[in-house]
Amino acid sequence: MPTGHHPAAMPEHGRGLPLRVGTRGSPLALWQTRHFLSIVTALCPVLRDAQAFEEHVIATSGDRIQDRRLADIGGKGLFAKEIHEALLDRRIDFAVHSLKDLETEMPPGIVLACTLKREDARDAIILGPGCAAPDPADPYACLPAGAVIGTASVRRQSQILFARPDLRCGMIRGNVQTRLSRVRGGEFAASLLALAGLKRLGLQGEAAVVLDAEAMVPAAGQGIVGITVRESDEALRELLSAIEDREAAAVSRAERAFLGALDGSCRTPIGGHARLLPGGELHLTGLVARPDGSFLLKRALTGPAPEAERLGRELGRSLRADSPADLFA
Ligand SMILES: NCc1[nH]cc(CCC(=O)O)c1CC(=O)O
Repeated sequence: MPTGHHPAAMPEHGRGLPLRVGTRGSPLALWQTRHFLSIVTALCPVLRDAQAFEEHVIATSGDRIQDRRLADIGGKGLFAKEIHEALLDRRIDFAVHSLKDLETEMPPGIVLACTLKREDARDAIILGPGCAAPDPADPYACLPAGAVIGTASVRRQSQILFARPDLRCGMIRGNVQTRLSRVRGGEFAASLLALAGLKRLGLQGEAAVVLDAEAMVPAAGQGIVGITVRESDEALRELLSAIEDREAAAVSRAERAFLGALDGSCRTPIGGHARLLPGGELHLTGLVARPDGSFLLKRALTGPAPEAERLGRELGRSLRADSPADLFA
């Protein structure tokens, strides 16, 4: 991460403080916003003033509608729509997102200005009272036969049902704490959550089993925070480019190009996960499946990191070509 003072990255003269930062109101979103602000102020000490930033909590459609699958209420971008509107209306100056909740195409006038260092991208299993102790040799052995797993994610559902066709999945939404309490209460035998969210909230101890990215391919952008800004705001774009994490930028470009090339709906289970190899090459794993786990196609590609987007598009096209057409209808 860059340190020190970057005069060129200062907000343009005459803009005036505070800078208004838009965020959702969940504990995880607020944590991510404060984390982002701590990175900005480390780079730009003049912004360390308590009055330099103003947090604007914005409720999104995704927050308001808790009783249905996102896929059934319009899918992509539901956690960002109202935040994009606030940016375009100049009610905020930039916004903090979980990258995996951000659609791959930004609306006109908005850019994804930077991505922050990735937290662990893997998914974890949260066990309820009726489960056996975790078995290091088999991540799903702790789940009793026929158990109902709480998840609203078709990506997690398809992969767990592919591995364990005896299980069933039930709808669970709400923020991380709500989901944990529903599993603790025995409403579901277990649930699957992003380890990144648990870690950031200090709840890592709840992760009974961590699934490696090959066994459960994470969502594109999982564990990465992305910052959006108005395209015309050169000064803020410059400031934000100075805090960009290069590795997160490369892997998220690959994962998001992959997702964009597939052009699936929220009903299509899609996983995309990239990492940089020790030699500097980029390794991208992609997955497409049916929600019930009756079809699952997983493929990987390795290539030069500067060609992250091309690799993503190539893998997306290749998986699409070999999947049943109705998955993308
Ligand atoms: N869709 C909700 C959401 N968006 C980002 C995270 C976790 C943090 C991250 O992946 O960056 C979560 C919760 C979850 O999937 O468990």
